[in-house]
Amino acid sequence: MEVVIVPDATAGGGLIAGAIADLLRRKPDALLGVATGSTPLPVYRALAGLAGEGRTDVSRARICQLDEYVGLPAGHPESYRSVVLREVVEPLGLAEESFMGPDGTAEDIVEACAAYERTLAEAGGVDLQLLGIGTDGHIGFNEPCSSLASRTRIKTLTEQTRKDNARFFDRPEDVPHHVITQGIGTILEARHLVLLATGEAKAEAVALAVEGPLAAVVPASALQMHPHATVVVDEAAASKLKLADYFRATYAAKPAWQGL
Ligand SMILES: N[C@@H]1[C@@H](O)[C@H](O)[C@@H](COP(=O)(O)O)O[C@@H]1O
Repeated sequence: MEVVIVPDATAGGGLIAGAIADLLRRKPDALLGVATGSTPLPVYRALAGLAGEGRTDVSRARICQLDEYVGLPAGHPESYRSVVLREVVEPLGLAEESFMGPDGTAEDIVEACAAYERTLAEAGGVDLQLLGIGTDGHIGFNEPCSSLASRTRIKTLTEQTRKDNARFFDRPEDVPHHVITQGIGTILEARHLVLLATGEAKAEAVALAVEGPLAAVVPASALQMHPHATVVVDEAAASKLKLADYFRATYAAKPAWQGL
């Protein structure tokens, strides 16, 4: 696992957008797994900026969703489908056909989960999966004690996650209890995992994920199992890392050709 400490969220967004642009140069139709929440927004802004300046060609990129609320009506502005279309697909000028996600409105949720696994496999797998981290260490919506081998399935949110996400809804009680999420086993199949965490509120979860033992109680610690995982953190999110100086020195000495 590589840990890169950046001064702030904007720098993190720029760094990751640059890595996505590098990937698209090598593989123009790469499948990019995107995350929701506030943290990845600087990545999407920076990538749209690079595309707007003609510094990267995103026209053949494909986008896929990590997770989704269950039971929100189709087209609800806070369904993750709506969020990804609004924050990623439209700003990049992509067509809705280049986007794939699980169906949180399906009557048969079990089949919707299996169908999404098939969709990802038929698309050739995820090339780069962007991840955020919950304050409880979740990735996607894999809450603590999710199986490290889990596949796409329905999960129940913790009260902490519902509270954290209440800011997106009119009333706290509107936050759904159930979600569909790529499993940890599914996420680990992406060829490159890039987790971005910013702000003091994520410092504890980041320290446990990066330096704690591999444990289902900290789902993000599963990144320790991945051969190509990059954790990008700002100074505040890095503040509880014991090995911060080592991570800084390693990145400072990294040959530029290696990229992320
Ligand atoms: N399912 C999403 C996660 O993918 C995201 O990482 C997390 C953190 O969100 P934020 O970046 O807003 O803190 O929120 C939600 O729970």
